[in-house]
Amino acid sequence: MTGHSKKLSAEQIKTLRQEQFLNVVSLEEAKSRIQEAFVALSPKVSYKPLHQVRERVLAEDIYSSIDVPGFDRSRVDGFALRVEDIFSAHPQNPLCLSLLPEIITPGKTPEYEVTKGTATAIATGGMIPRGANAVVMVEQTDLREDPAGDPQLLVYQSANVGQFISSSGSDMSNGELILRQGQLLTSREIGMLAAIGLSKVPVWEKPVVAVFSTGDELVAPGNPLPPGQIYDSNAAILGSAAEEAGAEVLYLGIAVDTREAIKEKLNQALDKADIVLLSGGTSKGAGDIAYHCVALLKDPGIIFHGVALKPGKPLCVAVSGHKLVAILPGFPTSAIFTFHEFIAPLLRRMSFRPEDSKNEISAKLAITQNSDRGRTEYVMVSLIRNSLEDYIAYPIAKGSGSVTSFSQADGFFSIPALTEQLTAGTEVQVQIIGQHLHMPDLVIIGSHCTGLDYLVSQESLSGMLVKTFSIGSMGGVQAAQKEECDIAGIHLIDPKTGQYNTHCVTPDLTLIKGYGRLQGIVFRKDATFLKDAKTPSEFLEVIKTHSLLMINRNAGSGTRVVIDAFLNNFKPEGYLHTTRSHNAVAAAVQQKRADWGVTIETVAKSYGLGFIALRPEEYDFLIPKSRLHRPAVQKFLQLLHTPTIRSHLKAMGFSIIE
Ligand SMILES: Nc1nc2c(c(=O)[nH]1)N[C@H]1C(S)=C(S)[C@@H](COP(=O)(O)OP(=O)(O)OC[C@H]3O[C@@H](n4cnc5c(N)ncnc54)[C@H](O)[C@@H]3O)O[C@H]1N2
Ligand code: MOO
Repeated sequence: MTGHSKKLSAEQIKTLRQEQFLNVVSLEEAKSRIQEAFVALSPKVSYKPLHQVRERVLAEDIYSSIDVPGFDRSRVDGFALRVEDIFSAHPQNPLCLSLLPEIITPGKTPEYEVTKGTATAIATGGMIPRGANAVVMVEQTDLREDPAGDPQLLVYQSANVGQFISSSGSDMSNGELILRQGQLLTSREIGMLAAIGLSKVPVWEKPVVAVFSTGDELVAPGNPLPPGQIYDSNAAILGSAAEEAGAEVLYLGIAVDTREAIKEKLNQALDKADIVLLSGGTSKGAGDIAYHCVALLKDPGIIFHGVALKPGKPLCVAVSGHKLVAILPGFPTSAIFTFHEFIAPLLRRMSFRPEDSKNEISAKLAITQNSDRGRTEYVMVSLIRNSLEDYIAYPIAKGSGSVTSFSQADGFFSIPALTEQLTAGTEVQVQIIGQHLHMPDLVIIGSHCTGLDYLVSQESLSGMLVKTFSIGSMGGVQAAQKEECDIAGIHLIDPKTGQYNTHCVTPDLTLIKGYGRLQGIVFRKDATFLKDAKTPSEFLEVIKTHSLLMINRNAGSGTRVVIDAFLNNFKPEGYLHTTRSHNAVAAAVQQKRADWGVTIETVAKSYGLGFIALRPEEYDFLIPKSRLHRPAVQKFLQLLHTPTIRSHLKAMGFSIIE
């Protein structure tokens, strides 16, 4: 990386000069401009075959043009007769009727009228013959022959008029309104439409949405992933979300970052779709070409570019004739958040689906949250309940670049543009994402561990909904003290006694022993200088002499305590660069972004890294006594002590204290 011989070209320097967002609009202004454009996007009615209308919205009221059933019919297998002929029938006094010479099966028109003293055999669904006013079940009758050999019916029970007869039009009658326009068609409604004989159904045409992603770094899922590339997750999430909002989606793949490629896809999309959604390349930086291509659209072209909100600032929306084009930010959370704020309501209106209900709840902020001045910030949160049943909102601090911060959030709250900080404990209004809030059976807060991940997957298999927050051991201890979690996974050494975790126990908290794991230094096996060091102190010498770059862990994590003890006040290069998980440390070293770091042995192995043990440590579970009795906690403890699970943990490289 040193001694650069290459220089940036004049062209590269030109693209580096970033254009600024000149006219950033407010959220309300952006929405109202889209609303105006919506008028141009007029929905159409089409008549679709019955088997193609599920999940579509009915465009007209539907009246029945026939009676259903269209004739009086029998609800049972038995005999059609006149109640007046069997008034006094009972088991000790069966009455005798003569049988008419036909059997009425469904689809057959009766030939004989039922007159005084007669009856006709009839099957379920058969048409009631003229003259009959009831049906008796075959079980209440018997057959015998009269002296002349003709069949006679013995009836053992009297009947009421209309017994076992479905009368014509009793289900749906001619002229009756059976379904209203706007109805979302499911199998139930489709059954009704079939029953009145409709083969073509008037439904609203689904708005057609074309989706594509832009970026040289993108690879479609299913293909190998070269270094520095990422999988295209935006197209899948945006396409599925558009389908959920009622659209028909055309997936157009990935366009590389050239004007030609993006223009070609854009034209293809405009040709076939009502709405075009592309993502990436909108923030006006080097390589952000999508915006330049959309800027060429006319009639009227871009209606805004830049909204004062986070995530989502670079959102760009254009209208071209009757089509709408939106460039959503490349960051997955920004893309899906802006989709839900701006595009989903539009699609729902265009496909006549109900608005998403605005389900809000009050929650207390778990940790202090800082915010940039100048734009409204939406913070994704995961919700839990403390022992007082108050909702507690834990911000998902993974940023807009993550896929999971939106996908795993229960909801979000907003921080006004002029507020720079909300302190822990502040009451916030959380808007719930989706229709329902699913509260977990088990909440685990604390230090990240792959052994814990395995235990959680086993708990989930048993049908429990588990939420985990990896915020470090100290965060776990605090959450357990505040009774905001069921279990805190911790590995904290008491500097006074050298013992693990026992100093965190209070009268309200119980400590359950977990397993042992080995913390150590990781490095690439082929790294010059490092590969010959065999002990921590030899390793420290090498770091000092060759100024090798480290990757550190976040303050508050148990691993950071181990690192600081190892370094003993020495601050090597990279000390300020922290990351939040064992895997992130291993990945940084493997990818040569750092030369060494500290992580657990199991992770070092899975990344194929060299490892020098620093210290065995104990990873245990701190549990508020008030929560110990909960079924999900009991289940967790049972799993922890199950022999097969313990063997699996051992095979993963953890030591089990028997
Ligand atoms: N100097 C500035 N830099 C940035 C600004 C700014 O105002 N000044 N805005 C930031 C904000 S806010 C956002 S949001 C991002 C969005 O930028 P773009 O829309 O131009 O997106 P890209 O640069 O193309 O990509 C950003 C990021 O997302 C990844 N990405 C892109 N497409 C996909 C996809 N289909 N699936 C998964 N991930 C995707 C891409 O690799 C980048 O990591 O800009 C900030 N920068
Ligand atoms: O607005 Mo960007 O969308 O902050 O992440």
